[in-house]
Amino acid sequence: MNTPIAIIGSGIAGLSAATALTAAGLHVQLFDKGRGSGGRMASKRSDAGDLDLGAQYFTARDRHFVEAVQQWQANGWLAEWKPALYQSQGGQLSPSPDTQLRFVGVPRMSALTRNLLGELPVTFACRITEVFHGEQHWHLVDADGQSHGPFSRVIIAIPAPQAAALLSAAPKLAATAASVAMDPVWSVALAFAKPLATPVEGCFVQDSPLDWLARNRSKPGRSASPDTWVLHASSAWSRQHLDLPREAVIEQLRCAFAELIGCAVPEADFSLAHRWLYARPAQAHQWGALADADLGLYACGDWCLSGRVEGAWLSGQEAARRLLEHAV
Ligand SMILES: Cc1cc2nc3c(=O)[nH]c(=O)nc-3n(C[C@H](O)[C@H](O)[C@H](O)COP(=O)(O)OP(=O)(O)OC[C@H]3O[C@@H](n4cnc5c(N)ncnc54)[C@H](O)[C@@H]3O)c2cc1C
Ligand SMILES: NC(=O)C1=CC=CN([C@@H]2O[C@H](COP(=O)(O)OP(=O)(O)OC[C@H]3O[C@@H](n4cnc5c(N)ncnc54)[C@H](O)[C@@H]3O)[C@@H](O)[C@H]2O)C1
Repeated sequence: MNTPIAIIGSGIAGLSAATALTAAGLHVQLFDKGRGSGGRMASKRSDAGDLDLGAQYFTARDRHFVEAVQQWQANGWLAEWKPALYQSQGGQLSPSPDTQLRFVGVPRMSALTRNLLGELPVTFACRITEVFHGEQHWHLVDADGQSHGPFSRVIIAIPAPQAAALLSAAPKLAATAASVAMDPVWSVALAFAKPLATPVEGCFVQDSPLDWLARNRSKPGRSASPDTWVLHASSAWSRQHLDLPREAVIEQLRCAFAELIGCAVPEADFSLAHRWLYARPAQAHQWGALADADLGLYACGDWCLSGRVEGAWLSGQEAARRLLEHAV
């Protein structure tokens, strides 16, 4: 087991597996096509400050995840977010407080995955296109045709449709991953130099192109100015408008926001749109992780459990557990 384990994807699932395997004394090597870690928990640096365009917050229900969250909170990587919560139904905005604990990375969502990554070896800007087994070991090929390896095992921790393409060495796992539908989400950020005159800090939305909106400055550790909002379109709207130009997406979602927020919404001083093609699995599963332990090939991610941060972390733990179980 001196030969390292390759982990493709440095989102929360890949990092969960990486930290568990490292804690067990194994060597890992991470690869990510992005320029940084975090995947759908990444935050974008912009002229309006850091923006959480993907995961907005997360909850913790599983006992093991609760323990991990408590540790991360003690490390100062996370804080509780207590927004003034609203809901909008049929165009009616109303307060919707609850007692649910919600957490965010501080000072930005990506702080959690950056801290979990720590000094672990990672190769960024490296899109893996092929995973194959040679005579003895696993090898990876990236989009530039460069080979990486040898590796004793491979964990694929990327969204299901992308994972399916890398799982050809294990056709059953590939077929399972290919059966998972993932829904898209358009995410828009709007920043206003003058704060909007509303008490809303987070809102669950129905009967609108939007399904969620959040006020960035209500999250701990964020700067108060400008007044930046993140809007998420529903998956249905996002699918219907998948190829709409970014400017049109921004304008349509800005109008939907202005209609429901109940105060004057001027032209934004800054705006951007990001399309998440594989934002969330269309339904939850109970797989934990996918494994062909004899081959040494594993797959994990939110799509193996629930389409949430908690599900992704638990899936990474399960992939590591199954690998370790077979390694001893
Ligand atoms: C808009 C949006 C809002 C959300 N809101 C919430 C929320 O409020 N609460 C919540 O709990 N969850 C939320 N989620 C879901 C949550 O973000 C995900 O469940 C979780 O982050 C998934 O983690 P993951 O590690 O499984 O996958 P990802 O985060 O997608 O990580 C996969 C990584 O693999 C990399 N990768 C992909 N293909 C390759 C390849 N071929 N080679 C190399 N690297 C590759 C990617 O760059 C990425 O970094 C939201 C998601 C989105 C998109
Ligand atoms: N937009 C996307 O692409 C998403 C992809 C994946 C998950 N997404 C959202 O994440 C949150 C997290 O879900 P959760 O951890 O179960 O959180 P929750 O706060 O318990 O919300 C779940 C669901 O319940 C409804 N709801 C909860 N609290 C309230 C409230 N006070 N008032 C009204 N409605 C409430 C609401 O429908 C929540 O969605 C979750 O939002 C996923 O949609 C986004």
